[in-house]
Amino acid sequence: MIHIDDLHKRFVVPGTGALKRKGRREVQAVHGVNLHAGNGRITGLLGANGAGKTTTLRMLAGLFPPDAGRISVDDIDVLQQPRAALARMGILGDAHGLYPRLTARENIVYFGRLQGMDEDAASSRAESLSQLLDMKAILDRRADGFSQGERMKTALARALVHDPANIVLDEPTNGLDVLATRGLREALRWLRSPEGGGKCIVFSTHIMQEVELLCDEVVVISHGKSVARGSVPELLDMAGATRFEDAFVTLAFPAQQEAA
Ligand SMILES: Nc1ncnc2c1ncn2[C@@H]1O[C@H](COP(=O)(O)OP(=O)(O)OP(=O)(O)O)[C@@H](O)[C@H]1O
Repeated sequence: MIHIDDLHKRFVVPGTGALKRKGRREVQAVHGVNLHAGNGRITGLLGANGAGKTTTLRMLAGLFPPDAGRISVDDIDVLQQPRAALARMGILGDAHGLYPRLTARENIVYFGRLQGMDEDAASSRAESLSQLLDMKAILDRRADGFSQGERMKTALARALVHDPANIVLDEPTNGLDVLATRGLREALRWLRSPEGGGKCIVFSTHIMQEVELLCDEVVVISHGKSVARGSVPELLDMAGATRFEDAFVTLAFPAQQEAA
């Protein structure tokens, strides 16, 4: 269960000159994001390029603190107890950062050891994850030279090695072909199901189809702010649209819609 309340983050982009003041700019990346993601549900954070999705998920992952707002994971405050909150999450970020000299299996087991698992438990988990993610063929290959899809699977298996109750993915289908995308979707559906552990899954995307095919609940984010939430049918209703793409544009960019 993940709760994000009224999150804000501003970046200062330094300018030029000795004091870096010339052309210094402030970017309000996130200003008012709310997201409540339940267990056994897939919640999508849907927004256009630059909407603030990655910034929101990076704060959820404890990579930097928000200027204001609150984030909790299973009622554990990410700011106050970052280690305890992180232990309850499996995070697939935008950079997969595998160790190229290690095999996929070694990458997964090593991460399990860092999470406090013993060698046997981490190894048997690597085996079962390799079945779930259909990665038997690459399990004992060095990560050096992996394709985008192979890197994603290995990074996802690594993120899931400690069997976290919450799974957070930043644009997970980026660069994946149709089969890899379908495989990932199936894995996420299984992880959401009671047999798969009834996980709380949050993923960001700008792809309408992903949301329509996967999400129980969608949070639409626009210019750093969450502007609508609901299931796909609820959002269609809210926007008075029959196509989800139209609903998204109406909800995320109302001024543009009026002008059209
Ligand atoms: N470290 C940073 N310094 C300055 N500006 C930043 C930084 N990180 C993000 N931003 C800005 O914050 C805004 C939101 O960026 P973010 O990466 O969160 O959007 P996004 O929704 O993930 O976009 P995309 O789908 O294109 O990845 C953008 O205007 C971006 O340029």
